[in-house]
Amino acid sequence: MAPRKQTGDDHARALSFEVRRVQVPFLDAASPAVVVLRRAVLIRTVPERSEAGPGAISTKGRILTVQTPTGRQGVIKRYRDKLPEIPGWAISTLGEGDTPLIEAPRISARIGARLYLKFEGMNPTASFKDRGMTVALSRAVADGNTAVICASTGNTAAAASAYAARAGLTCFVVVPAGKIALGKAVQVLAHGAKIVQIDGNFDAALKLCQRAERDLGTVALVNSVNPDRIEGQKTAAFEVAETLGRPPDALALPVGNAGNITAYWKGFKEWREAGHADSAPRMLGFQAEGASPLVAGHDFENPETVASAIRIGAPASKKGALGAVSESGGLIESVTDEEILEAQGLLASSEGVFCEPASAAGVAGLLKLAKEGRAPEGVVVAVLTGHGLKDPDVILNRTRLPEPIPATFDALVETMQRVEPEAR
Ligand SMILES: Cc1ncc(COP(=O)(O)O)c(C=O)c1O
Ligand SMILES: N[C@@H](CCOP(=O)(O)O)C(=O)O
Repeated sequence: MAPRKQTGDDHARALSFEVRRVQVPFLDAASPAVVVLRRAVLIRTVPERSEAGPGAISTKGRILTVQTPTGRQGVIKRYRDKLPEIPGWAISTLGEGDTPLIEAPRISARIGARLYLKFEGMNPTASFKDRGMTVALSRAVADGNTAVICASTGNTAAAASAYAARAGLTCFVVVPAGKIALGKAVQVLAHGAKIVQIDGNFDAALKLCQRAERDLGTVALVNSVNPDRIEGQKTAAFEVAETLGRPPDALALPVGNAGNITAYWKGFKEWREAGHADSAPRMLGFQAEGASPLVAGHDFENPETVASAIRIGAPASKKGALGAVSESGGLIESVTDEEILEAQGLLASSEGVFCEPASAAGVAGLLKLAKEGRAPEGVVVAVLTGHGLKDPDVILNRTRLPEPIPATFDALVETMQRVEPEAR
């Protein structure tokens, strides 16, 4: 029998690419066009089934799948059987999830446990919010919404803006005036969301947005009080358990509005209930001292911390967080701003991982527990929730670039020797 002619799909398979159909709205259904993908793999475009009938190209122009060598297909497709049903045409993804779990040998030595860092700064908008936002925005599209709204200390706003742009929806973000980190504000502006600054804190902004959803009825709220956000964010727990081959003994993370600790615990419980594991980690949540309502047992009217992302005085998912801690035999404690910045510096300088201040609260908490002889044992994961580049001011406030030197070799050597006398 004559050998079958090789197709683009065969080439893709040979290179271990996932073969998926790509729909390109600007191409005619009959076009024999090819799409050039990253790493020079060619895949034919084929019409995808749409509501308009089999073989027709969707006129909605929404289906833009993400193509990568492996994984990174987005959490909705990756964990389809563990997430709420969303029709394919409504999925708005940027290839979120599948973030690295990085071993941290130097901090492990200080803590006395084997520490891994789940670096959520590697998501498309550089924070864990993308996992939940893909589900919330896709659902908003499926439900026929044309606008979304959120309150934010910055990261939710950045993620909502990006996923709304992707989905073609209008996005309103309500933020405390002058209080969100520079990188996050820039993201919102770049994605073209409507930014509303209020003379009030995050908690006031969230109340306003909840009322907007309730009273206006035309705009979907995409904060973590929306259960779709929690569903998406729980996928990080699945990834941790899959990568390690089992759930860790403990998981440390920062706590602000408390959606993420709620989501991780839901994920680990579902993983165990599905029979993939027979254990679940102790959940160790850490709040910034000046914004630690769950530790103090009462809301904070004026929360204050250098970690602007977790400057929250009345966490919406208080019940979920306290449930996670008590059911898992974990704890929720506070760390000072100094401890947070020290942990941020240590992560960047000794492990090479640059996260934003709030993201370092989990590691700050582990270091504090170790100093007090209470560190968890075994395999421990610290979730680094967002990338350090989001908040450049925190670093620039502590250090600055040196004065320029003459552009000569002598000046270079002299400068190097001043820094490191051994340098030649
Ligand atoms: C970078 C970062 N880390 C941690 C948190 C806390 O997450 P959660 O509000 O889900 O507790 C947030 C947002 O609140 C955040 O933006
Ligand atoms: N840190 C958050 C606060 C809002 O949290 P959410 O998860 O309830 O949307 C932010 O980035 O705005």
